[in-house]
Amino acid sequence: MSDTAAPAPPTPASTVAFIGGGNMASALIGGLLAQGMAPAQIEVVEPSEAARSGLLAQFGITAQALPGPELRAADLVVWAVKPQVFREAALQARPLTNGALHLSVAAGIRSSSIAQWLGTERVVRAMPNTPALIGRGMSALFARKAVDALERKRVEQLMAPTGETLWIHEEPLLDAVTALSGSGPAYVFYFLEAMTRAGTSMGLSETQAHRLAVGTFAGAAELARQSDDAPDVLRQRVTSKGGTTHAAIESMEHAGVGDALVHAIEAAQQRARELGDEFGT
Ligand SMILES: NC(=O)C1=CN([C@@H]2O[C@H](COP(=O)(O)OP(=O)(O)OC[C@H]3O[C@@H](n4cnc5c(N)ncnc54)[C@H](OP(=O)(O)O)[C@@H]3O)[C@@H](O)[C@H]2O)C=CC1
Ligand SMILES: O=C(O)[C@@H]1CCC=N1
Repeated sequence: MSDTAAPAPPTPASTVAFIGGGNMASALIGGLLAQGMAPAQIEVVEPSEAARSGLLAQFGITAQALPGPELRAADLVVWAVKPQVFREAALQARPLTNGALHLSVAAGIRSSSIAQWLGTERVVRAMPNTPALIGRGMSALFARKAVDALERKRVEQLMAPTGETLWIHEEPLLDAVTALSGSGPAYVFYFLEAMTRAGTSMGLSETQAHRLAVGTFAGAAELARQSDDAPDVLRQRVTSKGGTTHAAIESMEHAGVGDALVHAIEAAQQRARELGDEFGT
């Protein structure tokens, strides 16, 4: 990997193309527009008419139903399609994306498959999560060897408005990232649902329970982020001897909640591997 590129800071892509214009593409597009990119510099291929209308209404972007010659202008192509359709979409767009740097957010699909389908080694994979929509995402990035330092910067720049990024150097770990932080918001929402349900069953209104649960999650997560202490230490500070928290933690330990969560995340990792096997080359 060389750092000998031009001293000037990296410039934004002249045109960025998105293949797939759903949830993840929208999060990234919102960030690019916030960075000052013009809607005319963003091409989107999106077969769903409803999604195309949404992109026009939300961002002023006219998406195309099929890949066309407009893609040739893109020097960065973002692949935001489901793993199941990636291969087909790649083979369709390949003749139009020669020379571009490629960034995939698809779960499981390995960069070797992508490189083979697109006929280029200039492939980066990202695993973002949905808080990217509000600039609070957590993404991991992995680049194939042929991707140079300037191209890595380009990807970092694209991802920057979505939140934090972290490079990893062993691609298989992206499946762990997918299981932990890619799917992770769903685990948090699952806990929020259960906490809200508990609140209403104890007599609080839905609104009160939701507000208390969300405020607690947000505050505790921020405390964990800012604190030098590990989560178990922070937890012990909440847990008075013979008190209420102790009763709750004992109950969760007895029910195997922590172990169940670990197994669940391992199941997600396994599914990411399977997606790579089933839908990769
Ligand atoms: N959602 C999440 O939390 C995360 C998702 N990801 C990854 O991001 C990728 C996209 O997920 P997400 O945005 O949630 O999915 P969405 O379903 O919201 O978006 C994918 C879009 O791609 C469209 N599409 C289907 N076939 C093609 C094609 N051949 N060419 C162009 N577009 C096509 C779909 O249309 P239609 O609906 O008509 O099929 C759909 O609108 C996935 O690979 C997923 O693994 C990664 C991290 C987190
Ligand atoms: O559920 C999925 O497969 C995608 C990948 C990570 C989050 N959503």
